[in-house]
Amino acid sequence: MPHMFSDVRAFRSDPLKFLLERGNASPLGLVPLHLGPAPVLLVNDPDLIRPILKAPETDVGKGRLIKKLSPVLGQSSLMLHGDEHKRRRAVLHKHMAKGSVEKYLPQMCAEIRAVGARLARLGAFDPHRFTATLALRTICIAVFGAQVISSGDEEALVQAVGTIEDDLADEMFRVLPLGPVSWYRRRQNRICAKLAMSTVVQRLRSSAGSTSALRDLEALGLSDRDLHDEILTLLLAGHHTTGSTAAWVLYHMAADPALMDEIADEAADCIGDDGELRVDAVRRADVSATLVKEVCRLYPSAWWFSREVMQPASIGGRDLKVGTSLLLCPWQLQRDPRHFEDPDRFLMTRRYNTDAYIPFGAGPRACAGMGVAMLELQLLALEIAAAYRFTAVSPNPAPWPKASVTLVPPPMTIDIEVREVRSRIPQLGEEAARLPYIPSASAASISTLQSVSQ
Ligand code: HEM
Repeated sequence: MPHMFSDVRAFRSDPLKFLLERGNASPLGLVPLHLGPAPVLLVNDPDLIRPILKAPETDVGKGRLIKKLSPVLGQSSLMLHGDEHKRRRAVLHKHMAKGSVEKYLPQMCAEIRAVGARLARLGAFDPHRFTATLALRTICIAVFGAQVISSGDEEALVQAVGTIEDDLADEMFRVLPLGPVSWYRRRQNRICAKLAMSTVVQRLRSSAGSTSALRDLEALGLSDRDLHDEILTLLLAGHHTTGSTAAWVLYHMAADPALMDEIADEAADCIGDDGELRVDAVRRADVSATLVKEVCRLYPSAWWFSREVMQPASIGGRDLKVGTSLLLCPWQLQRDPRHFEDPDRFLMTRRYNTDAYIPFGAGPRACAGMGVAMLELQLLALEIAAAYRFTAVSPNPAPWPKASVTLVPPPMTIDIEVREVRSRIPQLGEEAARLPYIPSASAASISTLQSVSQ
């Protein structure tokens, strides 16, 4: 009979390996994990996912874990429930759902091109060093409107969000309470970081677009504090999640040059007469969309999340006590051979219409920023493949991710060179074949030209 802590050592030494092995080796259902006095069950049966995630929050709620985060995140849509949660979600949905966020496509592309220019100048780069900041800037576009954050404010935000993320990571995995000195130091750091972030947000507020998400959040009558907590939550929820996934997107293009060429062709087909990607064509761009879906399957950056039983319930044939934690682990489900054949292989021919595929969760608490993230990742693939070629990648084969709050890519290096103009790009004559492909005459493109010619 295993004792209540018998899985702690294996879990702590390699949680990804532990959850994968335990979930894949157990019959489908609720798998008991012995991680402490409170009962924890890993949900490895896709048929139980939706009943759990769609249950009323009074029966199965976010529970203890989310309460741990409230000193950091305050009263934001991640923490709230009931009518106030619905009001906030409605605003986020209006601005961040797939169809709505497309209005920012030109700005998102310009941000990506600016990153591409920097990478080309370096010649070789570690993707995660650039993609996390790109994700932060994209969220600013989605929240404040088309305006671009200054580099000084960006740096301040990156530092502040980084401090709070470290704090959150420690809070989530902490078993024993902090000592008084560490607790005090932690609190002071957090206060400073939140203050720095509030200063930047206040500045961005004064110039945010009149139809931006920020204006609609203001119209809900939130206090400054609640509004800033809401924005901090969006920055935290979307920063390393999208940033890590974006690094894997670049990695898999680098590991498969034929795929990258195919996406370059797809990008050429999506470009309008003005040299910009066209929204309607991007919606039909299957290769880049499939790349993003497959990367989200192999490396679901929110690799686990949980629920807690709030009322005695019967789920999966078991009677569950109040306080039981249900662990939902996209990392395990999406690498279980019962749901995906040859699950560790990167394959572009899969189908994702199964309840075992939940990189963005499901039900009323599914990711509010999925539209932003999916569009950003697809545009990243299209814009970068259109303008550049990756000539080498290491390590290869793909390394094992590191388990933190998100699934962090380990250090990797990609060599990059400018791609020559491809024949399918409209309006460019023969003589253009000697030039790198520049998608549009925006400031970012000009900086691409300048940097590659230096
Ligand atoms: C690849 C990138 C992303 C992944 C994999 C991801 C994944 C997830 C998952 C699995 C959840 C549900 C957690 C649960 O049910 O407990 C979630 C919730 C959430 N995500 Fe994301 N996310 C990503 C990007 C973003 C972005 C870009 C934003 C904001 C701009 C965002 C904002 C949120 C918010 C606000 C919630 C809470 C929703 C609620 O409780 O109503 N996420 N995310």
